[in-house]
Amino acid sequence: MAGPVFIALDFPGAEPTREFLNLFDAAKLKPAVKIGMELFYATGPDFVREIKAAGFPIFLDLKLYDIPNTVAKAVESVAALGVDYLTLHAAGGPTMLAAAHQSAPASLKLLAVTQLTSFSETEYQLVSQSQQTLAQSVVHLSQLSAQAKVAGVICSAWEAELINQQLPASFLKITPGIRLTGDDHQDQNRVASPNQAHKLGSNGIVVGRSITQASDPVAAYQRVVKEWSEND
Ligand SMILES: O=C(O)c1cc(=O)[nH]c(=O)n1[C@@H]1O[C@H](COP(=O)(O)O)[C@@H](O)[C@H]1O
Repeated sequence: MAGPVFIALDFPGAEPTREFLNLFDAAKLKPAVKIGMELFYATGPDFVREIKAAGFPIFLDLKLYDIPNTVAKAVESVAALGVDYLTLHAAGGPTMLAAAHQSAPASLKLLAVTQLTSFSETEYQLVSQSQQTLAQSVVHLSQLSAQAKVAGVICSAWEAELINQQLPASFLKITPGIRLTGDDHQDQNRVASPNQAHKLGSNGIVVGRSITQASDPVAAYQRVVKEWSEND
């Protein structure tokens, strides 16, 4: 069954976010939402509580990356907000991932970012100077994340199938870089449509600008959900 469609609330502050979410209230919809760095740094924890109290499932995308003790304590602080998902970087390593897992209550799913969907193979090689391909790195980081018992990873849809060959399908593969047919890729490189992501084995998708910048965001969201779930 198709998992959640998270709308990335990449807005500069509380007011445009409330206006956007009011459109969904008017349509009696409570989509899962992602609060990332732009909105969180502008509004802070109280706004996360406000959105949570309004009934939206929340994915807090803070991409934690620090020493294990600091990340473990940050996870405790985030857990107190009652959010449902939280990101951290898989590159923080097994000790950091395990420390985060130990601090997280069962209600908080940790998602480890593997290689950003904005990365191309060329840019990945420039940064890593690795013998591995980008896809191999994503699979490797997914294996480390699974060993540390985090709930899943953030990857592009194009790696989801490879991860499923190595790990149980229940290990979450949440995929940004989603574009509806005809939309610009903008700064994303490894993009897929909602339908492709589903066929490739993603357990959930993250969609920002294809919905937030659409002339009718509710209709765009409904189109994404339809494409994402039509092979169920
Ligand atoms: O962790 C993320 O959510 C994330 C990881 C990644 O590899 N790529 C990626 O695009 N994202 C986020 O997913 C959203 C994608 O937004 P759009 O490109 O506008 O759909 C943004 O909020 C990004 O911060």
